Amino acid sequence: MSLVINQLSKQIDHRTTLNQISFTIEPGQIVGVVGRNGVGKTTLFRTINGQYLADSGDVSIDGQVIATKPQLRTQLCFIDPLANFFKGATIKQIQWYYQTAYPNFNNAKFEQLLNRYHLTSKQKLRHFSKGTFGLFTIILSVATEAPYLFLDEPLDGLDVLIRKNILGILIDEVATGERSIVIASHNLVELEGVIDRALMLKNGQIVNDYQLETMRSNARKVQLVYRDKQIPAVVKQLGRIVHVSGRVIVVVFEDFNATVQAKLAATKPVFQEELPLSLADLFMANLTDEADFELLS
Ligand SMILES: Nc1ncnc2c1ncn2[C@@H]1O[C@H](COP(=O)(O)OP(=O)(O)OP(=O)(O)O)[C@@H](O)[C@H]1O
Repeated sequence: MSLVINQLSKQIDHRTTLNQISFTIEPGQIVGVVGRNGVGKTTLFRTINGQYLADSGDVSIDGQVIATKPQLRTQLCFIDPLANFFKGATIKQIQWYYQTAYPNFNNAKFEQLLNRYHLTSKQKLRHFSKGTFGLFTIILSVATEAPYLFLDEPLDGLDVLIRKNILGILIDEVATGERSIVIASHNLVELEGVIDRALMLKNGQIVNDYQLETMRSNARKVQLVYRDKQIPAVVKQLGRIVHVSGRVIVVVFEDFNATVQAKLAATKPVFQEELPLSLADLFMANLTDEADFELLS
């Protein structure tokens, strides 16, 4: 069962925010939708989930277009963090509402997670801190048992402990291979160790679709030391220099194959060592536009 976003377009205030966006989400994936502030991540989620009407294009599950089969909406869950209409409600009232909307709502899971994080059914959302609200949103989303969850900046501004709790819940949820989670974020680094795939949103389009496992297996981060301070031209051509300190340089090679290794050996470094590669390193090697570096901060 896959979710297909097909040529989705949306104008807001006569500005094209989404321009014929297409991608497919397979079960068991955690996918990051990454882009700078204001690029249209929330608009994309709202349009996929039906809060905004698409100007053109459609969203389908297993070939069935959701707009023509409203019952398919229960396969998707997006709790808009800016929607304030539940703020005066108690957890119990929200549970009742979601049970009605989602036929497979899992009360046992919902209550077990509430207990685990010391939340009680009489609490009102408006009394929650930002972090508790974030955690509650995740608990509610996973309890819907919708196969496709959309989370908008779920980790933004949260402390380390709450982040860890949220990530633990999300990773458990995809472990069965049946659910998929799509996370919007303006910060790639906070998605380290979480996402399997990253879609980069820019100028209304998905400009890159990265499979991180493939990227990781092809890329290498290498520390090199040369006799003099001159960096060989071939190193600059083949890799992206991420750090220079005296005669020590650190380079990320996006596609580190035998040819690259041979060309590197020919530069005769006095020292060469492979370093652990982070998500930020991978993207440093790929983000060609200086303006995109904000995504790593
Ligand atoms: N309901 C609306 N009314 C007017 N403008 C809107 C509305 N929704 C989105 N926009 C505009 O569309 C553009 C994309 O906004 P959106 O919130 O989708 O971006 P984003 O990538 O989620 O940003 P952020 O990372 O800051 O949350 C922005 O210019 C925003 O001002």
